[in-house]
Amino acid sequence: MLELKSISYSVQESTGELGILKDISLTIDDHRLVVFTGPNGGGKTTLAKIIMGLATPTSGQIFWNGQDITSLDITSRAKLGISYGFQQPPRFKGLTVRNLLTLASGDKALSKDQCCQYLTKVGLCANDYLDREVDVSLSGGEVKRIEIASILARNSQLMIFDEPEAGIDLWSFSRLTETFEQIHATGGATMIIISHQERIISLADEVVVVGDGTIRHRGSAEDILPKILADTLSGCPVLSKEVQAR
Ligand SMILES: Nc1ncnc2c1ncn2[C@@H]1O[C@H](COP(=O)(O)OP(=O)(O)OP(=O)(O)O)[C@@H](O)[C@H]1O
Repeated sequence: MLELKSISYSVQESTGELGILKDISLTIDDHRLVVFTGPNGGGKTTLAKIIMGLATPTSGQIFWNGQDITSLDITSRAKLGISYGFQQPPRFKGLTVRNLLTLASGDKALSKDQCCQYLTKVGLCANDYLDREVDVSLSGGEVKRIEIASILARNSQLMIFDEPEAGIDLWSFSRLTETFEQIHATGGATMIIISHQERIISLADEVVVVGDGTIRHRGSAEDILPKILADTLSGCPVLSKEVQAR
């Protein structure tokens, strides 16, 4: 179980302190699929980075399976079974896709078949990619899918995906959503997926709308989708009037 207790995060700007996350408390039970969504700049990625240990909260505590992990670094959290897929994944010159999957799985003897299984889950063919380097020669969508495959290979207890849909074509996106559904249906990892995609939001047990550094709404996809729409319209008076006039 993941517990966030009164998490705040602020940065020092020339004009003073800027609050990015404001007193966020949230509990996520095991095997749940939770989607963080909300407006750009609302604080979703910052919250995910705080869970992974890539950013340190200004105040508040994070508990993972009852253990206070607030002061643990990213490596220690990875060892405890937490993994994170970046919105814009890093590239690793000199490292092949097979090397990356082998490292991620922790199994030095990871077979081609196993690599193929992970790559298929993200819509890639092992024959085309296993010996490619994870460098700038890969497209944005390819590197994104390879990173997601490496998270699947890690087989973590908590998987955090930051906008997995970004830059991914429709066919691969469809394969990816099936993969998330499968992991969820088989009681696999707890998943936090940051997404703006209705299809992914609809898979969630719980949707958390993060806006302006706070949790604006929480609930089922059914309950939350109309609220998102209302929020969107209220931000644009012209559009609201037009819609009301229909
Ligand atoms: N180190 C920092 N210094 C200044 N501002 C920051 C810093 N880190 C984050 N921010 C700001 O905090 C806000 C939240 O950023 P964050 O990336 O968490 O948003 P997000 O909800 O993930 O957005 P998006 O949907 O666009 O990915 C943004 O306005 C961002 O510019």
